[in-house]
Amino acid sequence: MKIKTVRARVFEWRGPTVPAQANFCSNAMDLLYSPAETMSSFRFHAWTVVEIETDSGLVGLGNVALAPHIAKAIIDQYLAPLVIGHDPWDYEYLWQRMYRATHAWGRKGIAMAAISAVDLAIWDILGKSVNKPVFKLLGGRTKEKIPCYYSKLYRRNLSDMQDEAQKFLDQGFKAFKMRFGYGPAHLQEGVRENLKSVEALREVIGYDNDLMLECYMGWNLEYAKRMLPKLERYEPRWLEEPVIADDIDGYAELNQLSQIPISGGEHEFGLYGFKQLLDKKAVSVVQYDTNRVGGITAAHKINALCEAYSVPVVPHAGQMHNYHLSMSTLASPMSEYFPVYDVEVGNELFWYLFDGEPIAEQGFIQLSDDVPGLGLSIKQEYLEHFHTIE
Ligand SMILES: O=C(O)[C@H](O)[C@H](O)[C@@H](O)CO
Ligand SMILES: [Mg+2]
Repeated sequence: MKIKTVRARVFEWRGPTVPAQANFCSNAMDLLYSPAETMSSFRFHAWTVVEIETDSGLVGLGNVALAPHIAKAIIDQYLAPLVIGHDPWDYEYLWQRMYRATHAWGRKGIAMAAISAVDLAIWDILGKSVNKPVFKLLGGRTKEKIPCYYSKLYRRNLSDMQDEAQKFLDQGFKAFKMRFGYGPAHLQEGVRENLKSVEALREVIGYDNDLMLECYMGWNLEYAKRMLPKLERYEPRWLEEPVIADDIDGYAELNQLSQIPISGGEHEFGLYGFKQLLDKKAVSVVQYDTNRVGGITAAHKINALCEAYSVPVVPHAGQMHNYHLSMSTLASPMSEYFPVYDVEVGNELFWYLFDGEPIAEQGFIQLSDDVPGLGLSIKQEYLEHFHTIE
């Protein structure tokens, strides 16, 4: 079997969206405080889908959400010529070919995200070619079903946040991730507001359910050090990405500082990136995303690394590509779950792009033993809402 064509298309959402709100989620732009800018950097309403076709007629599907237009250009100009004509079963060789050929300017960020999309499509082909789901090629089923945590709860009116939590508590979720809306630029008033949202959610979900706290890199080290002792009494399961992804020593310092586990890795790339995080004990929970980190070829290796370091993997994003990785390793106790929702941040777009994404039931995700490959196809229902760039 040989790869015949690689097609990368950008799907830009032109359908209805939920308007941006200030203080919705802290993020790295907050330190340059200007409300219009900070929220504009936080919406991503396009996605690149890669379809790889083989000479045997199989089509594999991959996707990348980070900077999708640039990812497409990298795939078209650099990656496609490196894989066309090759056997997809030589996936490690092909991965190294893409990684090493782009190394001078790639390694991390969008180049690795583009490699991830191609790698995902290759693994989809592998599964389809032997009529097995991808997780069966990685180690198979390690759990009956995957526990998942409800991930939304962006900062807004506290009683709306409470209603949202209650609704999904009633649906059987046992773990919830909320977003802080405030950071250093919002001074002491922002500290109070942040604590209020944690308190409001604990009121609803109690202390027998898990609460995860997301900063999305919107704090700095000094602010995080101030917040950690105040958060301890709320018993968070973890504090996520308190500082920018490059401040690995900052993560390590925070992770030693309190009982609260620090999580990260959503903006880290490749095997070496995670080795560094683990060597420095910078994170107690690893959150790579398979469509950023280097695809399944890289994520599978990182799972093994995390197993050896006894650090749990809870991948970023409740998307199918990550579920296959969580299902196939004991290193991953749980997955993230983005609920089906109107297009807001952009995280929701995959629900409009793909058929086959599993819907959580009673806080669990199930993968079928009988659906080959990754189990996704392009959804027809919403295509008219997308502007497509070939
Ligand atoms: O962990 C997450 O789910 C991410 O950080 C989200 O993708 C981002 O939207 C922040 O809420
Ligand atoms: Mg996150």
